[in-house]
Amino acid sequence: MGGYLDGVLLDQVSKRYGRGPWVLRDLTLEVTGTVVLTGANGTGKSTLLKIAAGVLKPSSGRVVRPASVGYVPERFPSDVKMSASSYLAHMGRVRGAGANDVLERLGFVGSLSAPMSELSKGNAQKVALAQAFLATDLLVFDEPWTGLDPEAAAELCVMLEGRTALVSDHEGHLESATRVDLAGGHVTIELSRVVGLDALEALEGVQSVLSRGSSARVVVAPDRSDQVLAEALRLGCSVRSVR
Ligand SMILES: Nc1ncnc2c1ncn2[C@@H]1O[C@H](COP(=O)(O)OP(=O)(O)OP(=O)(O)O)[C@@H](O)[C@H]1O
Repeated sequence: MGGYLDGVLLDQVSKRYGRGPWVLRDLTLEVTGTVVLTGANGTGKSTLLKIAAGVLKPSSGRVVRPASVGYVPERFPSDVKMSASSYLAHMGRVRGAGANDVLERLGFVGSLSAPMSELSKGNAQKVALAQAFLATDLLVFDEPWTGLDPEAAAELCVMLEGRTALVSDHEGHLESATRVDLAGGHVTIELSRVVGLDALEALEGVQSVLSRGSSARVVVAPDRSDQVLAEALRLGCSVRSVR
């Protein structure tokens, strides 16, 4: 279980709502650094982010996350009567952190003392971000650029640099981050007698590598699975299954 204190590990996570169709199926993903989630509407990005943040339980599978997780939901509740200053002071106490400069950096110009339900969409989003940035280990952001003006949007990109974060991003704000495309699906390759773990991790199309002893589970984009398999064999690994 160790080794994920700063990031999050989703291990064979599946999710369906009630008896509905499977939204996520056997998804394994390890987040260290910044990972951007992409995929068409309805492919399960928000569902995955809620599971990573711990606000939704998976139907099956395992999630290992650090203690301090900051979450920005797709829609910040619009009916909150509390003022932004009271809310952020409360969240600061919960987090054991002092006031932060996020609102200022994002150019918040709304009223700190009025009910948050009266804030503009963009200013409410800045409050949502301010509470989430109080977290120290992992950031889970669902379309965090929603409603932000261009200056704030650019500043948010800077603020995410060097953080461990799982972020959905329709508009391509974080061009250099690792991308995981939910619509594209994935292929899971189980290996034994694993050698050259670093070389496998570095291969194009590899989304995550979960190693246990001399075995490893490698999750790969479907269009790169043949190349990854060939490289694993070339390195001397044994392939136990591909699915
Ligand atoms: N609370 C819920 N109850 C039932 N079905 C749900 C619920 N939340 C999401 N779904 C279904 O799960 C699927 C994935 O939804 P989700 O919101 O995770 O997708 P998304 O990729 O974030 O979509 P978008 O890009 O439109 O925000 C959809 O078919 C949706 O209807």
